[in-house]
Parts: sequence; structure tokens; C-alpha cells
Amino acid sequence: MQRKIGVIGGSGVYQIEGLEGAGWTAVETPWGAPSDQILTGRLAGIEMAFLPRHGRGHRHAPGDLPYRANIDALKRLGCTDVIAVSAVGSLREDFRPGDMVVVDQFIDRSTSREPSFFGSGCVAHVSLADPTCPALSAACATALRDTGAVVHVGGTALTIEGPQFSTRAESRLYRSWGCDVIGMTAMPEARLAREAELCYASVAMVTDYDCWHPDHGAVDVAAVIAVLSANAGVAKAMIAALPPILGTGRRPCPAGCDHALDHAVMTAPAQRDPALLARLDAVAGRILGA
Ligand SMILES: CSC[C@H]1O[C@H](OP(=O)(O)O)[C@H](O)[C@@H]1O
Ligand SMILES: Nc1ncnc2[nH]cnc12
Repeated sequence: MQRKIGVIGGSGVYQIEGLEGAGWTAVETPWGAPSDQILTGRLAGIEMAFLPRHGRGHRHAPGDLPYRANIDALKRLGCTDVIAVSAVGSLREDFRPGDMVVVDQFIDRSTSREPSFFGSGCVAHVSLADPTCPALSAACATALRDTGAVVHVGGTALTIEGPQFSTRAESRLYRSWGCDVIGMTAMPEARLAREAELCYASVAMVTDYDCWHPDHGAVDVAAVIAVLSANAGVAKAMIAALPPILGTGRRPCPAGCDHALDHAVMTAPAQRDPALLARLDAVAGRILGA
């Protein structure tokens, strides 16, 4: 099987360079339109699909993002792997602005987002115990080290609803929970990638210390943009370094990300809603035969 890598670019990452045969494509999905057109092409022989999470020009707020359409569109285009790039605040002293964190756990404090492709008419429960793909995450960590960035492997990301940043009391609370970084978009993106049987890795750039740190001012957008601008090349350099690490071919995922739905669907075949099954054609066609 050929590998195809989807990249979801976060704040400050609205396109990637160097793709052969590059072109922006509009993708329709049963869940609506994705955040933007998708840039496809090849990087050192690997098929790539890049989607700016907030759209070019940063049009979409984190609470209103078409999370389901974004993941469906990447799956529909044939992506096997998704690398999600995000700007995050740090909740610990030793994760400094400019550092990169390969996140491997999430706590979800978002409040008004569609968290699943499934529902009444086709009920499914996938495991999220280990929500990121270890092999893809390890490849990202290797590629990041090649860029010379300071890399932290492993970390728990807390997702807030936003769009406001947190209060100091919330920031201290999340630290007391053992969270390492804070952002607004990792959830439900990671949930949906697992339901769509995609290998998913979360690569976060630390842009600030949120508002808990006594020696740093509270986060604001100017501070985030200053760090993103100073480190703009890191995420793109990571992507450029990935092809020789990953290779073009793809074996079954050792962690089983690509078979996440094997024992997940509860609804008896005769009770399944044909309209929902039709919407699940790309995401769950492998097991539903849709
Ligand atoms: C400009 S800081 C707030 C904004 O940036 C992050 O976006 P993304 O995760 O897409 O990089 C954060 O989650 C907020 O949406
Ligand atoms: N401190 C912070 N809180 C939430 N999202 C962020 N994105 C970047 N910094 C953030």
C-alpha cells in the first residue's frame, strides 16, 4: 500500500512549499466543506495533502472549525497518515517558547463541537486510550531533531473551547492536572482521526507560557505571532525531512490505527440508518462496505 500523508497546518502554517505537481483542490464531503481547498502534490516521491486548519487568511475560529469535514476530506483523498501542527501554550517551565512537543495524550475541555462521525443509526465506540500513532509520532520526532529544534517527546495537551485564552485559575488548574501544553484545536480532531482509521501525530510549537508563569506576562496574540514568525520554518522543515524517514510504502500500522473500527460498531446491520451509512462512505467504508 502507498503512503499518503495529510498535514493539517495550524496558526502560522497556511501552506507548504516544495511539492511537485502542486495544486489546490476543492473537496466536497457529506459533513460540509473543509476549512479550505487542499494542496496536493509529491514530496520526494511521497503523496502529500496539506490543509490549513483555519483556512488561508485564518478565517475560521477554533470553535467553528469543520473538524469532521477536514478529516473526511483527507481520508477521501486517500491519506493514510495525518500530521497535525498546532501552536500551543506551555504549562511547564521546561517547555519553552520555540520548543516543539510531540504530544501523545489529550484532555478535552471543548464544549460545543461535534465529537464523532457516528451516532444514532450507527453507534460506534473506538479506543482512544492511546490517541496518537507511536510510529508516526516517532518519525515526526526524528524529523524535528533533524531541524535542530528542541524537541520534547510525549506530553499531554489540554484543549479549551476558546476563543478567549484561559483565566489564571484555569491555567493553574490544568497544571495541577499534569497537563503539559494548552491549545484550542487538538480535540475533536484526534478523536475523528481515530474513527477514520488514520495514523495521527500531533506536533505542537510552544508559543507562550499561557498566564500561569510569574515571570512572564499573560499570553496575547502578538506574543504568539512573534514566536511563530521567529520559528516559521521549523514545522515546514520537519515536513521536508520526513520522506526518507517514512518511505513511500506503508505496512499495516503496528498499533492498529488503521483497524480502529474492527470491533467498534454496536448497531445491528438491520438497524443501521442508510442516510448515516452513506455519509460514512469514506470514513468507515472499509468495515461498513458503504
Ligand atoms: C493565535 S493563538 C490561538 C490559536 O492558535 C492555535 O491554533 P492551532 O491549534 O490551529 O495552531 C490555538 O489552538 C488557537 O486556535
Ligand atoms: N496559551 C494558549 N492557550 C490556548 N491556545 C493557545 N495557542 C497558543 N497559545 C495558547
